Amino acid sequence: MVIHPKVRGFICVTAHPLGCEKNVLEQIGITKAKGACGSGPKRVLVIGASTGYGLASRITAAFGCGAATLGVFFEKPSSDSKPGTAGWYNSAAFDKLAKQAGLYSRSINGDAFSHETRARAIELIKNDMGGPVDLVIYSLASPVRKLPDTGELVRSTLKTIGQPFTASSVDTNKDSVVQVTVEPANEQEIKDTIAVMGGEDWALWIDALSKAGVLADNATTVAYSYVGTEITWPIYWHGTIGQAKQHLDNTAQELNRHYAAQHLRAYVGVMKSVVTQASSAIPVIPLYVSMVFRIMKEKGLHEGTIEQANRLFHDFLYRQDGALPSTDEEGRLRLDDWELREDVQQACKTLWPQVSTENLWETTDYAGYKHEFLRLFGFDRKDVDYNADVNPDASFDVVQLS
Ligand SMILES: NC(=O)c1ccc[n+]([C@@H]2O[C@H](COP(=O)([O-])OP(=O)(O)OC[C@H]3O[C@@H](n4cnc5c(N)ncnc54)[C@H](O)[C@@H]3O)[C@@H](O)[C@H]2O)c1
Repeated sequence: MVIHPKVRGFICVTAHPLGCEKNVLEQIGITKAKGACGSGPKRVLVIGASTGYGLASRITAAFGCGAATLGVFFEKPSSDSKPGTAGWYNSAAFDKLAKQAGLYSRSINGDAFSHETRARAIELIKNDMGGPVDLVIYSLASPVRKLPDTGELVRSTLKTIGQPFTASSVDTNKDSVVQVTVEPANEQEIKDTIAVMGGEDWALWIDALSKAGVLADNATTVAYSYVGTEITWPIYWHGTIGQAKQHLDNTAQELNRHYAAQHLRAYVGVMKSVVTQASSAIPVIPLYVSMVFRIMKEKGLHEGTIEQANRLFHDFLYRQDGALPSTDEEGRLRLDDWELREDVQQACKTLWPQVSTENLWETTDYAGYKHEFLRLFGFDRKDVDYNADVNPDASFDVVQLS
């Protein structure tokens, strides 16, 4: 099959197996160059392990700390007519490369919100992994959740709360700056977004792992969050998704209280803005990312998911000096510290009102944004011949759930 990008709105519906493998190899290279982390985790469960922050965390745990990893994700293999998803190819590549390096790697492709997936993960940890997990990374980004007890489908929305909000955004199909208005959510939409992207499912995972005796004493768990800046607050932190992320903050505190006797450390990791499948779907964010990338690159502060994951492990969770990580007053790990630096944000605020369709490519790193977007799907790499025939079938050691 010859595979080219087919972009539809904010998603690319094709992915390239070789390009995805090279992306994973590149992330492994960056991780190895950082050297080993302090006394890192031994057995790691990553929920949402196939793309974005979850994949970077899995790579860092395995190739930076030598940890055994169990990855959970929801991806599609190829069919006769269609290539698989990027997350499928990333996971196939990770599994192959981890096993080649002598690292334990198992994966589950299924709905992480379901009790069945939790039960299979527990079974694998109990019977196959060789001991309880000492790190659980929660990195799901999903627009929908099937409630595990009732089967009800609940959808999250990206809306404001209270007032409509109009702001500049980029139409990535037309490469033009447009004004978008985001409407306020009703009470049900707020509640549903919290149910999908809040901390309830994270807590269900921790409860199930603990009850099954597969969560180590002194374990750490991190769920990823985003706070962002005043520019994006009306749509993000002060909107429906922000409510869900605040629920995640409360969940971390509850988990710390509830599992104090087992010395669990539950953190919310507030990460920086990066290009992922999830962030491309949020109005305003792609334009903000294009702008902040340019400023952070100019200041030598640029990071992608893999640099953030490495910094999380090296400078926060598993420091060489063995010290506990520094947190903000709410106990969160602030990996967005460089992005929120006063000089970076001041430059953003000055630039933001000036960006237009005419100057988009000059004033921002929109080219970098577009490049990274295509890279998510294994495209736009100089070392891949996209006109060559490639085998779309990447089978690997994965537990396939319905
Ligand atoms: N992208 C950003 O700029 C950014 C910034 C800060 C924090 N975060 C947070 O990081 C977390 C991960 O986001 P991302 O941007 O890496 O997203 P992503 O889209 O790259 O990854 C989402 C992951 O979740 C998995 N997934 C989705 N639904 C699932 C389901 N039902 N069952 C099993 N797996 C499922 C996918 O397979 C994938 O592995 C989110 O909590 C997000 O809010 C993202």
